[in-house]
Amino acid sequence: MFVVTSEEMRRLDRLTIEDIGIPAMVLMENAGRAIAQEVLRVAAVRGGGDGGLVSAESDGRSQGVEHSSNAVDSAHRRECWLVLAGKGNNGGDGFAAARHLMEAGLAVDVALAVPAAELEGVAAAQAAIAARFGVPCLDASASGVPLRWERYSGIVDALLGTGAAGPPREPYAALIRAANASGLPIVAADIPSGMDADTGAVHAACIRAISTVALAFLKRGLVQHPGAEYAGQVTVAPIGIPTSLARGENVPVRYVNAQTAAAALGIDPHRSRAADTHKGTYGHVLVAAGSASMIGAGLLSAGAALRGGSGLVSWALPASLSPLAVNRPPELMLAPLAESPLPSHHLTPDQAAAATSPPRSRFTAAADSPDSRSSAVPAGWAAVPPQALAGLAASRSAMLIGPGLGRWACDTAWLRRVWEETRCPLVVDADALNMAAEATDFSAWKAPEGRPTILTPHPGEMSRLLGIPTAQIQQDRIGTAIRYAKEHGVVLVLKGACTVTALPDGRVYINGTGNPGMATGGAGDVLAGLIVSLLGQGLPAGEAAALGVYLHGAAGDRAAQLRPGGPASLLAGDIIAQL
Ligand SMILES: NC(=O)C1=CN([C@@H]2O[C@H](COP(=O)(O)OP(=O)(O)OC[C@H]3O[C@@H](n4cnc5c(N)ncnc54)[C@H](OP(=O)(O)O)[C@@H]3O)[C@@H](O)[C@H]2O)[C@H](O)CC1
Ligand SMILES: [K+]
Repeated sequence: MFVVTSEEMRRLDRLTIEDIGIPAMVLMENAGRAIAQEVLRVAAVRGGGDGGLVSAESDGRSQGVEHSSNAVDSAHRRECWLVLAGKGNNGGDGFAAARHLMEAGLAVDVALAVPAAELEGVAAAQAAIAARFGVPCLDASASGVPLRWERYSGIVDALLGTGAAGPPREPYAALIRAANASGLPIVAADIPSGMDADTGAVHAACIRAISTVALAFLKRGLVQHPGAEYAGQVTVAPIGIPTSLARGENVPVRYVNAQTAAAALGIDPHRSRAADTHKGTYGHVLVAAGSASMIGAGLLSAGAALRGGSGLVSWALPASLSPLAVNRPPELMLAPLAESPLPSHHLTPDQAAAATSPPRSRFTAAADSPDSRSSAVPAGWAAVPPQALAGLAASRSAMLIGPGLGRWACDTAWLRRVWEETRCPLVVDADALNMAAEATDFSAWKAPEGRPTILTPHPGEMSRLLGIPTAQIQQDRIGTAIRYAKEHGVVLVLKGACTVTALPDGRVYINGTGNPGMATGGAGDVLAGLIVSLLGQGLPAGEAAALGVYLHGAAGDRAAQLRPGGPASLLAGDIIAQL
């Protein structure tokens, strides 16, 4: 399923009308019908399944202003909807929806935010048709028009769509505030008015819908927070614009959920297996994770890699920490790495000198293991030569580095050698990302030619990588991820609600699975383990990352449903159990 910007939508709209020859009126007619159908669905749910239809005797007309007849009052006691219409084509959709609702037997009023004379083109044509059908149209262009909100059963928001720019002006803003305050269910046409269609940012006045009918394609703002929350339940209505057009125009962003995963990713999300295969078919991955105080991170990521379907999983760990891995699953192999008594044998002389002084730190990160930065005698990861780890990875199908690794003096230089010498596909997560973030020259680090590399930061780690505040990243997650992936030639998985997976070639997958219960320690380790498993099974890096994110969210959703305590009681281990 494609996800478009306003600009892309306008282009597809124009191509459909001008090149394919479907008139704009037809598109708007289809839009209006789809919106009306959603209203009928909402009314049916609220009204206990009768579709919210008024009696056959009713003429379905209403007038939600000060005057009304007894007959109309009785209709109001059933379903009576108010359509808020703006000046543009979003408003035109509203007029078409109002007519279809009246045809279905509901009582309907349209409140128009501009004087009717200001309507143009197809919107004006739809308004004229609605008027001939007898749809009452109230002039709400002056602030303070006394709309009697209590008379209505629900509201259609057709004020602003993809043509909106900046915060809603008056009287739009007042209508939005009053609609929200009414407590009535709101069905939004295309996007909630007041939401930025491209980023999902919301203005002070923004419709809070229970559902949104996205016309033709999802808009980016509908799959980014906070817009996704304001939109409520989103359905995509085909209105005549062919999907192939989006493909032909190389729309880069796709939405991945249970319905769309196979088509969006171009692979079987169930990972069906051919009968004549063996464990060698499914890769041998290396997981470099865990330290004395965070041994669980290693267990979780390696455990997820096993459930992800890898033929073999080896857990690389400093040899002195091996006893801590005694409770690992029996299927998990251990790859103990010898620790060197020489602290800086792997470093250049400059780096070795720096090892005795504290590292530059813009942002703090955990340093609570025996291999911590302050320890005089190196042990744990600090004493493992990076080239030994890279050498071990050479015979593996993919490596994950980072979960629970801890921090130590000169760890950034340590990671740089791992980064530059690891030839197999690489997943970089957690502490390894924080090490990279402290490099002043990270973009100059040279990965072996053609190595697929996946970075999996949460917004805090992304903030450290970019040196900008987390809030700025959250304001445009898709744009941030696209830019980073292109600039650094990596697959970037920006975690969070609606996780964004951006590929260096510009393609993007937005994830539609998962729940807030997954915001729990260790869930990221599970994701990283799952992604490296899929990468090691030979999937292209972008698809491995996006499928991992999708499967991780789907497992989290199943786990949350099974927990008697619901999502809040979810543990990372519960996610592995559902993989
Ligand atoms: N997807 C499709 O192919 C179809 C989409 N349809 C619907 O059309 C809208 C987009 O329609 P458009 O006319 O481009 O835009 P809007 O309806 O959003 O309205 C834009 C006008 O509103 C005014 N405006 C802009 N920003 C603001 C604001 N912040 N506050 C108040 N008013 C604003 C502006 O007019 P001005 O002259 O006042 O500046 C704009 O002209 C799309 O979302 C779908 O719902 C069609 O159904 C056809 C197919
Ligand atoms: K709208």
